[in-house]
Amino acid sequence: MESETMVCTTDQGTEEEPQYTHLDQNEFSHRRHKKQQEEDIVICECKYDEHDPESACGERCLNVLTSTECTPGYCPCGVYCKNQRFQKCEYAKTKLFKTECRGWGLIANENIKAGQFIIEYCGEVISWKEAKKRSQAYENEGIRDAFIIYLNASESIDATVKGSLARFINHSCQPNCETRKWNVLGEIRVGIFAKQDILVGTELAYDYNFEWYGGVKVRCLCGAPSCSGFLGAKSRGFQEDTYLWEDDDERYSVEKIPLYDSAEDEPSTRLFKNSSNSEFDGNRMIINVNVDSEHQLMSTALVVQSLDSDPMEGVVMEVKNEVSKETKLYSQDNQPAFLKKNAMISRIRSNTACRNYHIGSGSISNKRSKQGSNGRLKHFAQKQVDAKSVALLLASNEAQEEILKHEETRSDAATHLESLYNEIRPAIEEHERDNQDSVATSVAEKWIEACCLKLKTEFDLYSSIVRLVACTPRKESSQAKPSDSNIENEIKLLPN
Ligand SMILES: C[S@@+](CC[C@H](N)C(=O)[O-])C[C@H]1O[C@@H](n2cnc3c(N)ncnc32)[C@H](O)[C@@H]1O
Repeated sequence: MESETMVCTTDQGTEEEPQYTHLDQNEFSHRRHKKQQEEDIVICECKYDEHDPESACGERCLNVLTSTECTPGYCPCGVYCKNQRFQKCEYAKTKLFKTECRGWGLIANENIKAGQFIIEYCGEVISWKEAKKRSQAYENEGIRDAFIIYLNASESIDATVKGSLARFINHSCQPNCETRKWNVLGEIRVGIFAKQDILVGTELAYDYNFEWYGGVKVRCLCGAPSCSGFLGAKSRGFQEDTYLWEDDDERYSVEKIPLYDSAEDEPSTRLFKNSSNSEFDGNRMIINVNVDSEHQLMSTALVVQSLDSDPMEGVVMEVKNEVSKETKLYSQDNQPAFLKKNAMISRIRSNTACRNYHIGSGSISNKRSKQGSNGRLKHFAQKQVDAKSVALLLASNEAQEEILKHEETRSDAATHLESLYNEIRPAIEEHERDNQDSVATSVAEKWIEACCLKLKTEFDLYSSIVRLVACTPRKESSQAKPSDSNIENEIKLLPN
């Protein structure tokens, strides 16, 4: 995206540079930097040939193909190895500039080639719990642009206070850059790469791929012809909220969407009056930044390898070379927090589905599964048989007991599953939408076991009902107790 396409481009004013501590590499506050074990080092098969510049770990290098940097001292190309770009900080020349309405931005200070590594997104590597805490604190402090990037299921990079220049790169719906994850000496690191040739003086931008979950809607000022209008406009949460849920198919008019314009200090209150308070009830806006990539990471050393499954809306999750995704969270606290400044958390992920971070109270999964916009309940097609009513229809005591026994077992299994859910709720909600792929394996196994058990008990109950209803005499209607009179020989269906 050329800078000319921006609605607001540059302001070459003399405003003071932003305050932050510059980092050239990630800082680890909650754990030690991993030390690569010798058995984890992958040695490529490249051979340096002075007549072929690509020979020393170019595009065909096995490590490059798996987005893994070569380990110094082990690469057969020695000092000629070109696959240590993160380690050697081989950044493109960039320059900080002040945009008119999107705060600071970064421009190319030299021509950059498509695919070129531009800069690493550095910051403090923190646990997701710490990320949650910090995001809340930033929000309370009125820090508007807090950048916490999702690194993997358990860690994030926070560049709010300390970071590299990458923290200043703005979002565009038609980006000229993308983020990719690389395995560097056993640690996953995030880089910004050029998606296309970029001319000197052009603003750098990548698609944050915001995922919206509620609260204020932030107007996107990227100015691209294909701009989706709002940060997160393409996300499921935003679309579900913007369309009426199911009774009809009217769109909310755009006038009803409360706006937050990043050019303004405070969110606009103009439209707030039109919207229901429920939009600001502590829900937060969660923003994903999708990171395009070329190939899937294949190295066994990569933690992101297992996270490459489900596609997310608006993002084609092709198997690509370097894998990453960013998530941003723009949060809005409880009333009257709408008037507060807002914190945004951005997270970078692997090339996987939309495992979004939910920071806030309550279960998004529950909220989202049960109700759409306006708090209306979604009607579920799935029903359960009312086993007790069925049992009462049957003449035989044994048949009744059998059904009631199965029903009890089913109910126990359901209760057990529910209590397990509470145990793993934080991990699930971190990733939203009942996505459990980042839950610890042992917990996931317990969960799967409990799900299977519940399904089995349901199967046993229903098969028993079918068999008994088909083969056992029914009670005469005169035999039915008064309290059974409403049964009227029907199998009742209960809402699930
Ligand atoms: C990762 S920061 C980018 C650097 C930021 N502009 C600064 O001054 O520090 C993200 C923030 O920049 C602003 N921003 C980035 N891209 C934007 C866009 N396309 N439209 C509106 N605001 C944007 C938003 O306020 C967002 O919180």
